[in-house]
Amino acid sequence: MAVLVTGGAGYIGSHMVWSLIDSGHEVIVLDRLSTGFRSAVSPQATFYYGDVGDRDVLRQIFAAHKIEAVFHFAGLVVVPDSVENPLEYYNNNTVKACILIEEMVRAKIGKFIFSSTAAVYGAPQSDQPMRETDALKPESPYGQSKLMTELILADTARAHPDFRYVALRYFNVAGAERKGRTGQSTRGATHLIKVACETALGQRASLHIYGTDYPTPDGTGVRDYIHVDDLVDAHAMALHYLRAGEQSLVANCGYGCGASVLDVVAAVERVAGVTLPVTLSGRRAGDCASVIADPTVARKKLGWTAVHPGLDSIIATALAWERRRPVAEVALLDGIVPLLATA
Ligand SMILES: NC(=O)c1ccc[n+]([C@@H]2O[C@H](COP(=O)([O-])OP(=O)(O)OC[C@H]3O[C@@H](n4cnc5c(N)ncnc54)[C@H](O)[C@@H]3O)[C@@H](O)[C@H]2O)c1
Ligand SMILES: O=c1ccn([C@@H]2O[C@H](COP(=O)(O)OP(=O)(O)O[C@H]3O[C@H](CO)[C@H](O)[C@H](O)[C@H]3O)[C@@H](O)[C@H]2O)c(=O)[nH]1
Repeated sequence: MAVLVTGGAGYIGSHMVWSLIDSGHEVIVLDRLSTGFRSAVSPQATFYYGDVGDRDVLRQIFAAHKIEAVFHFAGLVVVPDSVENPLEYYNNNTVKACILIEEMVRAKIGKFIFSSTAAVYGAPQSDQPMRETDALKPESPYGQSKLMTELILADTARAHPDFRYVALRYFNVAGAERKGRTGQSTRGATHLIKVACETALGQRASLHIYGTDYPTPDGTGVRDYIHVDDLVDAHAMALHYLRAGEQSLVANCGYGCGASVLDVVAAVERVAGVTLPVTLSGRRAGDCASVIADPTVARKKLGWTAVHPGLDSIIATALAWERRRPVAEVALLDGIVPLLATA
């Protein structure tokens, strides 16, 4: 049996692929390389260049491989971009997810692990941290697009008992694989830790701090940053959970503690040994003041615990990846790593 990883050429998906390969899985990747990189995909995976909303490609993959489970990472991820381009987000994150789910039901593939997000909660209605049972009031089209997919999953699982899923609501994912084989290569990245690391290495002139008047201890936005390796472990545990015959589940993936933008700046300065040039800017569209996870459900139901908590550990791996990324790109140009999509 094989597993399909959509978006396996992207940041988190490429980490998942390596982890699945390490644990002996046959891995199939489907990615249209809109933000991902062919070079990020383990050479041991079978790569399909295509769109997750393309029924012909899905049927071809499901016919060619005996797929046991689908990890669905393919999606658009930038909150402010979703405010500008809502239809693109609803189309890619909701409509195409619906097509994938429909094709899975048709092909009798019954295990689905979904990349959901803390953005489904919106601004906290009560005290932090966020629990899965809290009100769902997304503040951005991005959050709405993911919430709608969660609703589609719940209804599908109700109607088709052989279809079960785990929706993992990621909080802020950062860092790079500790083994150093992959990391975040996103062009024009907007995620704070990546941008801060690029600034520390002189690749950007300055880090903009978006909003200093939030109702948080230091006025800047607070988030629950989680190491990508820990997040990937949660996915592996979700697959075990579904294999054990358990019921569909929605679970937060975060550490349960928050760091402000200024905390991140201080940590990058500490780990990189430089002073970051910063620019104080206004709030960014769609942003919430503070988002922190209650990870109890993931711990109790999946047996998931964090192995790499702490900002410094996250930032050290992110910086290490940023430093070696140009070398990896030169290796690509030399043809050491396959560059072109197979189709
Ligand atoms: N990075 C985070 O902090 C974060 C937080 C919460 C949720 N998520 C979710 O995790 C998933 C992965 O995020 P990421 O940070 O790795 O982003 P990413 O942009 O690095 O990866 C997404 C991958 O999906 C591919 N893709 C996009 N649309 C596609 C389509 N229609 N067909 C085929 N391939 C397609 C892209 O080419 C890319 O390789 C997304 O669904 C995102 O919403 C990410
Ligand atoms: O250059 C930057 C980038 C970000 N920020 C601030 O840093 C915090 C984190 O911003 P990110 O862009 O890193 O991440 P978001 O919180 O906007 O969004 C991320 O986390 C969300 C859940 O909290 C969703 O999961 C989403 O997919 C994912 O991109 C926010 O307060 C933001 O305003 C800055 O000050 N400067």
